[in-house]
Amino acid sequence: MTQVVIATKNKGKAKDFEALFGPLGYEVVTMFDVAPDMEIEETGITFEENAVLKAEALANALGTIVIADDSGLAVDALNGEPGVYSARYAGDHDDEANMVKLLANLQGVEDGKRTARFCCCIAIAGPNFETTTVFGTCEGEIAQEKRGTNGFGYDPIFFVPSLKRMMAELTAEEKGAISHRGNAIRKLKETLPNLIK
Ligand SMILES: O=P(O)(O)OP(=O)(O)OP(=O)(O)OC[C@H]1O[C@@H](n2cnc3c(O)ncnc32)[C@H](O)[C@@H]1O
Ligand SMILES: [Mg+2]
Repeated sequence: MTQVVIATKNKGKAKDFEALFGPLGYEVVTMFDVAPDMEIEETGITFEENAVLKAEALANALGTIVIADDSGLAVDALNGEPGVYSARYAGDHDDEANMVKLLANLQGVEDGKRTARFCCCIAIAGPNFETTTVFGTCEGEIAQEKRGTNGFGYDPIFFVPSLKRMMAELTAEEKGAISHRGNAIRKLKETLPNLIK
């Protein structure tokens, strides 16, 4: 089995990647396995900048090919917020507090006007290799309240109209089939067919 190294310290994100890469025959390795003490500051102002920054930092440290994902939720009624700052929306990286803040900021916004999308930029970097980025999105609506216990982050308040279920009510495999992360990985396979098989 070949390993794929992901520059992440988010266990939920790592699970998403396991569901996507497992069927392709890859074992997912994260920073918890290869660089637990390394902190990468996300100083970029776009998903792409941060994805590149994370992939290149870990690739340089390890001397191997590394994938990173910078992602977030863009809510139309909030002019695209929380966007790149999704992880830190309520201050600390606290999924629960982030959802509470988002629901509060959307109070009074009626159904039909609560459209949003998850965005994901994946960067792949490594020695003797030009850093490459791909994007994926997933359209949905912010529900009035939380439902479901799967996934991570904003999944319990993200309604997927095509499946009539919350993202947090999907298995990791079901989520991967429609998610921003899954769509980005499918683009990555198309873009670099010799690297990701
Ligand atoms: O940087 P790493 O270590 O990978 O982990 P992170 O959680 O900080 O990841 P990001 O910087 O990319 O921030 C993404 C945030 O956007 C949200 N998010 C991204 N993808 C999501 C998904 O599939 N489901 C729910 N929320 C998601 C969630 O709040 C994440 O913390
Ligand atoms: Mg982060």
